[in-house]
Amino acid sequence: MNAAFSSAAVNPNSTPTNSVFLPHKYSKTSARAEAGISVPRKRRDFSQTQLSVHGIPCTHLLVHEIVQRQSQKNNSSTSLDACPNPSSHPMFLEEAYERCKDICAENAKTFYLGTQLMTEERKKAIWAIYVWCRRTDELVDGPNAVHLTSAVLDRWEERLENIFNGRPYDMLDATLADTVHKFPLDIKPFKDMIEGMRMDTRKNRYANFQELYLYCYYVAGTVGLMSVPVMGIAPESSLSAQTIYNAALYLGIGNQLTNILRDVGEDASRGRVYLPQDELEKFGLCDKDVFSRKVTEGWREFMKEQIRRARFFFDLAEEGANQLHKASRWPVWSSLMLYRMILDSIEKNDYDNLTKRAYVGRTKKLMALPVAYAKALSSPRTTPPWQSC
Ligand SMILES: CC(C)=CCC/C(C)=C/CC/C(C)=C/CC/C(C)=C/[C@@H]1[C@@H](COP(=O)(O)OP(=O)(O)O)[C@]1(C)CC/C=C(\C)CC/C=C(\C)CCC=C(C)C
Ligand SMILES: [Mn+2]
Repeated sequence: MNAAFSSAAVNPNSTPTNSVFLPHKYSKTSARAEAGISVPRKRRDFSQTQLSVHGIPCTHLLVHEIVQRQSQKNNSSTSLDACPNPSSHPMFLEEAYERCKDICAENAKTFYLGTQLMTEERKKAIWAIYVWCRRTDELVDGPNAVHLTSAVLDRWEERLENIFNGRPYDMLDATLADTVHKFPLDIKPFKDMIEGMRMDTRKNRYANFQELYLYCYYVAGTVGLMSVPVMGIAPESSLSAQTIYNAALYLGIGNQLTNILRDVGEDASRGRVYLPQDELEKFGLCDKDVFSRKVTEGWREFMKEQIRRARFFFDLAEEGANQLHKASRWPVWSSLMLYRMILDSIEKNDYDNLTKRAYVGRTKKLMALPVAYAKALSSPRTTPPWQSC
């Protein structure tokens, strides 16, 4: 845990120069309190508002640093023609990207469908990132996870560095090497995801939401940070890049919190409880209640709070979705809406996520797609939310 905290991107001891933005619209006391999140009430300066959980500044994520490094890359004079990617034999790369496409299509149908409206270069890049994330997760959760040692993760990190230095190890790594060559991606979110996997191997209880949030940032918030440089920010957007990156990060957090709530029963059978221990206690619950799989009134009330918090993060993410490049908005809205529907499904199961797995049927999923599309059509806000009310 301490090693995890020492990461430069998530360092609670660093000066919170970045401030995680919370739109005024969401600063209603009830919503914040229910989500266990507080924001200084009188501050209206968007850039000064800091998110905190239970009074503790919860994200000292130096998203700011990542944004800066990525925009520097964006503005750099290196042109693709002037500096061809050394690992890129066109035929070889085409085949490798095809493989990424198949992996994405097989394992993440919604993400895959969402990429269909994106430009050729962007969709290939998202598939490459998807595959790298999936492979990273497989190290901890896949069939060979029993053989996982810290050396394996160290080696995976070394391979990542080689990818960023243009020296990929295999054909799938080559697609990511090509992607980081074409888009202004920073290595930090990728390294942080590996750190999240390390955390998962060392830790199976989370004392409070702050600890859980950190885990969610590592394994999912990072995906948002990796995706924005590929998806692109709308040229007409008037929000700061950092605000948009924060929204992307919140989508990852909301997704992961939802994953966790859906999988409570399944995780319990592996001896894992990804729920804040202090909040369980507040509802008179403990690990034993999770393992006994009895859905009591206390459990239902506890779950209501957890669901409310996940929805809160989706609401925050919504602010950023239409700030992305037009062609990238639909996949983001689709994933946001479909994940939200998992929360609805937990409610429909009367909060039984101990013996049942929340499921969203195919028809419901299909019906959400045109709605997501319509949402993606609206123009990005030109005035920040706190000025429009
Ligand atoms: C401004 C704004 C709102 C921008 C949007 C930015 C954006 C595209 C954010 C995407 C966020 C996202 C999809 C996060 C994924 C979170 C996730 C599901 C993480 C999973 C971690 C581990 O969980 P666990 O082990 O509990 O779960 P499993 O049982 O194993 O499923 C992950 C598995 C980590 C690995 C993540 C992936 C494999 C997904 C990577 C996805 C992409 C790169 C595609 C994102 C793009 C689209 C089209 C939405
Ligand atoms: Mn996993």
